[in-house]
Amino acid sequence: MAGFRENEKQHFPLQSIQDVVDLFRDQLTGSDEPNLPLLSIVLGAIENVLTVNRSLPGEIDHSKTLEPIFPVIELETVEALYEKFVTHVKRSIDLTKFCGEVATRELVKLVSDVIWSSLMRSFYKDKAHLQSLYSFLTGNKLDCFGVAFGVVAAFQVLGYKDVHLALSEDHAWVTFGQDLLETAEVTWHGKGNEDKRGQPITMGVSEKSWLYLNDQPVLCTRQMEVASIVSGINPSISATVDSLEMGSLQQELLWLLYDMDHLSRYPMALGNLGDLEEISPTPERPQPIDLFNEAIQSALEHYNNQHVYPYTYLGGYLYRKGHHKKALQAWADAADTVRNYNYNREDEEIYKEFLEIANDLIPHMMKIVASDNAARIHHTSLLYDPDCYANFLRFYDGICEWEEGSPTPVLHITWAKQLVFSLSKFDLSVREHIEVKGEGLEDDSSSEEEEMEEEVNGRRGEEGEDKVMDDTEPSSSHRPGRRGRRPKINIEPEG
Ligand SMILES: CC1(C)CN=C(N2CCN(c3ncnc4sc(C(F)(F)C(F)(F)F)cc34)CC2)S1
Repeated sequence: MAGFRENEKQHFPLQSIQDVVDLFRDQLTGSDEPNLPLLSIVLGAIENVLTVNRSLPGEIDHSKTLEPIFPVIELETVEALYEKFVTHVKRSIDLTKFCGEVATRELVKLVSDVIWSSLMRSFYKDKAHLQSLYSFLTGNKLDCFGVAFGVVAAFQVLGYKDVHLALSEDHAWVTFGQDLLETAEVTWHGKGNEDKRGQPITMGVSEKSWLYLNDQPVLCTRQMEVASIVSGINPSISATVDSLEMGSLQQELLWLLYDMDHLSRYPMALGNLGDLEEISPTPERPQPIDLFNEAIQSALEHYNNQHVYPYTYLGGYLYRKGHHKKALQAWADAADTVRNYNYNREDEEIYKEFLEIANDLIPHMMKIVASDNAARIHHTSLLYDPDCYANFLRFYDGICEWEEGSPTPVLHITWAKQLVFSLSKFDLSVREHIEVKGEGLEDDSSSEEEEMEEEVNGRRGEEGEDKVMDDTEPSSSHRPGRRGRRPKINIEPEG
């Protein structure tokens, strides 16, 4: 059984971050493809020592001795796991029935079944450190990303060059076939959703759905698949403690991939790197703000600006730094992106993101600026700034349009309460400086008003005079937004 190539073996044993970076650089340089199973096993083995089996009883408390505890990763360990993966894949797939150069849907489903059927019957799917082939080979556990990556790694072992990882902001699947035009589900998503493994991602499903990014997913090359496992490194030892060694390994590997231009079409990896640079800045490297803006530029240039996370990475960073006005602008830009989508039950992750921004971060920010008396007296705070008011309204307008036409409601009473709380903090003067322009509609707008009249009366009829929407669940009588065209509102400060 062909084990590792000579140029792979020479790096072992791995005893430092630099050794791992050298192995990855070697793997990413030259004409050969990077060995996906090898690299995933290496990262998983290191992560296991530095985060999972960290606090063994009786172990020296290295935080006291400040002595680094980078593990020694022996070639034998990694090679044995690699052979196990290769043997398992090759034994389970009889390729004589698949003679084509490229994969077929039947083969993709078969390989997905091989990974799937090897998983432990039941385990906590959301646990940390289940993303690597090390976890798969030593514990038969994988998270949903790990299954998709495992399928792609298995196809590399089988000699296929056309099967690649496709990534949205909360789901992963594969592309395959002659021009990478075929797609297939290979893993599950979320809780309580039947897996759709083997099925293509069709326009019917992916159109206006955030989970599939309106058909603008990140389509990985082999090098970007390496970037996805580096980005997927999880340095957390516990809810409050991170492994510094694991974090700096991730940071160094992301800079290696950045320098080799393998992150330019991967906004989330650029965002991850920005977060790591905020925690511990690397001298002579771009600032976090630059990386977040590169992620936004990447989404604008390559993904028709359909990605939301680049704006929430930036907004979160600006908020943490106290740049409240710019944070509001980034969040309004995020809402401008989500307005293209219809919210459905599998989009919970982005719902939670906007829920936290609207009902936690913005109200907290309003409290801080409202208590800043100096800024109040000099009218310099955002509460007097029409730009901020315009961005605030744009943020909420984006969320309202997101809800319109959606099968699942977004807003409920908490949203309304927090909106009123935040809105009331703005000074009355800001309203004199903004212009809410409705663009004319092609169809006869008077019917639009009549329809609006009906709708409002209709609702009142249904829910009683001005009844507050019920507190617990989004109101059941809530009907998806009007299907008719809506006035395009440009909210711009005057002048
Ligand atoms: C602004 C934020 C709330 C901060 N972290 C965010 N992350 C952390 C990193 N992250 C990611 N970072 C790199 N690559 C990927 S691929 C992926 C996924 F497609 F959803 C998968 F594979 F199903 F898990 C997720 C994800 C997901 C989004 S968004």
